[in-house]
Amino acid sequence: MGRAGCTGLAVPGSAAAAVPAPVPAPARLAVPTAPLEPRGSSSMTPRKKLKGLVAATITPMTPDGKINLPVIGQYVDYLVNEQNVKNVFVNGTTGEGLSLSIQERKQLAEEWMYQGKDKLDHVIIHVGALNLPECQELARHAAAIGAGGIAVIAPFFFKPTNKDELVAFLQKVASEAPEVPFYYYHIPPLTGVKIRVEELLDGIKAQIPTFQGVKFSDTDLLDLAQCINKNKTGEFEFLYGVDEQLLGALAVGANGAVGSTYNYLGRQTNLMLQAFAKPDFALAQQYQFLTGEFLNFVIKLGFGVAQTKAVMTFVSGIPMGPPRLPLVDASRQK
Ligand SMILES: CC(=O)N[C@@H]([C@@H](O)[C@H](O)[C@H](O)CO)[C@@H](O)CC(=O)C(=O)O
Repeated sequence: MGRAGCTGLAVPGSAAAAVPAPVPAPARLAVPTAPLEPRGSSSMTPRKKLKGLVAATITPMTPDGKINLPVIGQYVDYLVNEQNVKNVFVNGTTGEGLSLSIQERKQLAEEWMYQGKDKLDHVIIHVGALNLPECQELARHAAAIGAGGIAVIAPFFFKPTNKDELVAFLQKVASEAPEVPFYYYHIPPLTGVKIRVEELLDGIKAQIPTFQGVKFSDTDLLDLAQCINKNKTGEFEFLYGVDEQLLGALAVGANGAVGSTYNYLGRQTNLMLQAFAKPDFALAQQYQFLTGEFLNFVIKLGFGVAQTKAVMTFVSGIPMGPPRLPLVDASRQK
């Protein structure tokens, strides 16, 4: 699939009240004549193992609530150059993936792939939805544009009640993208699906040959530790998703992390990863405490995706715009 599927959307207007004036969107880059290379093409370099930080990307929106594709090039450069973060997780929680239309999700996926080409190491596209056909359509699309991985959340209206039901659902999605590494996106605080991941791992490769790992957004470090203990050969990746306690997850063996704060605290969190690897645990703790102090402060004020958009606009100068209802613009809250 080429870039032809993307429509050029409006250049952003003014950012919301309490944030600085937006940086103008860069001039639209030329549409390439050749399509993006599909996975498995002969010129592909071998997959680098995914480790370190992954930014859970924000979906930039215009003041009138449309997705704002023209700022994504600038966003990629900001992550790479200012935050030293070269992996992204697109259309997840922070990206309001479940609040976007299928068409918007495809446009965003295409734009991240296009702008990230030769700059980002891994682009993982979240393709989860409440119904199987939409997940499958998004999985096929992600495969066609050459995504480095796909991830799927558990459906959370009609929920799987046990491991077999969950794996059956995931398998039907993964099989639509048979060459793309597959991640289960475990986020029980939002889905209410609390099936333990260590249980899910049993026999998973037989059912999902592309199974690559888990984006683990839960505070249950016992479950995470048991997963890692089971993963003796190191074939799977465990990416932790509760930024304020990443150090605990590293201690039990997490390979890396996916989170919202790596958009603007990536550089600092990378220093924590370096201190941990050295190892200088006292220094690593100091970095974790700093993130904790910040998050503890903002969580008390009510922290979520809307606030992440406002903070990122403020820190990066890139206009992230308002969130989509039912979330409300944090920069306008009294
Ligand atoms: C519930 C939630 O939004 N969790 C965030 C965290 O990064 C979270 O913002 C951070 O730990 C602050 O609490 C991520 O796990 C979400 C994420 O990675 C995503 O956007 O897909």
